[in-house]
Amino acid sequence: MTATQRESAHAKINLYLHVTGRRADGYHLLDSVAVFAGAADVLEVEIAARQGAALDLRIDGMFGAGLVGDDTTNLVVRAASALRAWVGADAAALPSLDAVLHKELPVASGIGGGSADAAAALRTVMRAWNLNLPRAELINIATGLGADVPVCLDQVPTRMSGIGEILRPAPVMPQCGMMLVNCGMSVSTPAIFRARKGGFSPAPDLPARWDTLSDMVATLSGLNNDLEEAACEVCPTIREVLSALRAAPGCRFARMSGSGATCFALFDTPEAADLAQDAVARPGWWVWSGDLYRKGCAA
Ligand SMILES: C[C@](O)(CO)[C@H](O)COP(=O)(O)OP(=O)(O)OC[C@H]1O[C@@H](n2ccc(N)nc2=O)[C@H](O)[C@@H]1O
Ligand SMILES: Nc1ncnc2c1ncn2[C@@H]1O[C@H](COP(=O)(O)OP(=O)(O)OP(=O)(O)O)[C@@H](O)[C@H]1O
Repeated sequence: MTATQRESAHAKINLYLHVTGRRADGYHLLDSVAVFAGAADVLEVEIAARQGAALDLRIDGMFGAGLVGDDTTNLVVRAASALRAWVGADAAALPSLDAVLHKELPVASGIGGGSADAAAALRTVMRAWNLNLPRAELINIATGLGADVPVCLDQVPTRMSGIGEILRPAPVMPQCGMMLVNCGMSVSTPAIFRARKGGFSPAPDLPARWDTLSDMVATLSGLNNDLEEAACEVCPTIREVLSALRAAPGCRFARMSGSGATCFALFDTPEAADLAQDAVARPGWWVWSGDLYRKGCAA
């Protein structure tokens, strides 16, 4: 690897999210279909002329101000550290890396931006250091960084279970457009899991494919995001976002993603989603429209 490596880290959208149980350590067992939107952060990584396997991170972009690059809690830095630990003593001979994160996705917003960054860092750093981790080891390291990191490694529609580490193919996706709206309030994932009331939901049977958006909407209408009610209690503006999306021309379906506050809406086409932007936009709201990220997806 010589030139700058550029990886896009796409927004993860939970089309539904059922909390199916709870582990002894407090983590929740989930069943969800995650898809990826065109909206993305971008991570650039370059090999530096120094050894020691350190990663120096600079951050810019629309949402970069809320994050500090030299913070060892940044998930990009933590991903590189986890790989360095996996290599062990030999890591001292590996080159250090200079990275820039263009942060375009809202932080702590239910679309896994930090998780997508961590997964992008794992992909790029493995290439830079020529590491061939067995898949099970990689999933293990990813899960240690966050429950959403494993699904972000491949960025294809995926059925997630366990706490997020068990990955299977999702139903084949139909053509559609998507809108994402965030009201500008950060929502803490652990706080929403804690605030959740009610029991557990079963994992549904899903078809192998959704040929049309109507097929997909029919399935999704019978399922839930089990974190939506708790998130709306903590951040009532989510209800306003959902109402605005459902009232938008051409909207076929709307729901909150992950632990919130970002909500998504489905449209017949990306163009239909683009056309509805003006009807949804409010001061201070982040609005994105376009297609699903479909790289690597089977037709
Ligand atoms: C809600 C989802 O976005 C759905 O995709 C994810 O499960 C959240 O994944 P994440 O943000 O990567 O979560 P982590 O950083 O691993 O966990 C943050 C906190 O959320 C809670 N948490 C998270 C995932 C999970 N399956 N059960 C949990 O109870 C735990 O309190 C945990 O300490
Ligand atoms: N590179 C990063 N980008 C965003 N957040 C980061 C990053 N590194 C660390 N974090 C921290 O991780 C936390 C979760 O961020 P993230 O944006 O992934 O949340 P989220 O969208 O709610 O994720 P999820 O949908 O997985 O719950 C934030 O509190 C943030 O401070």
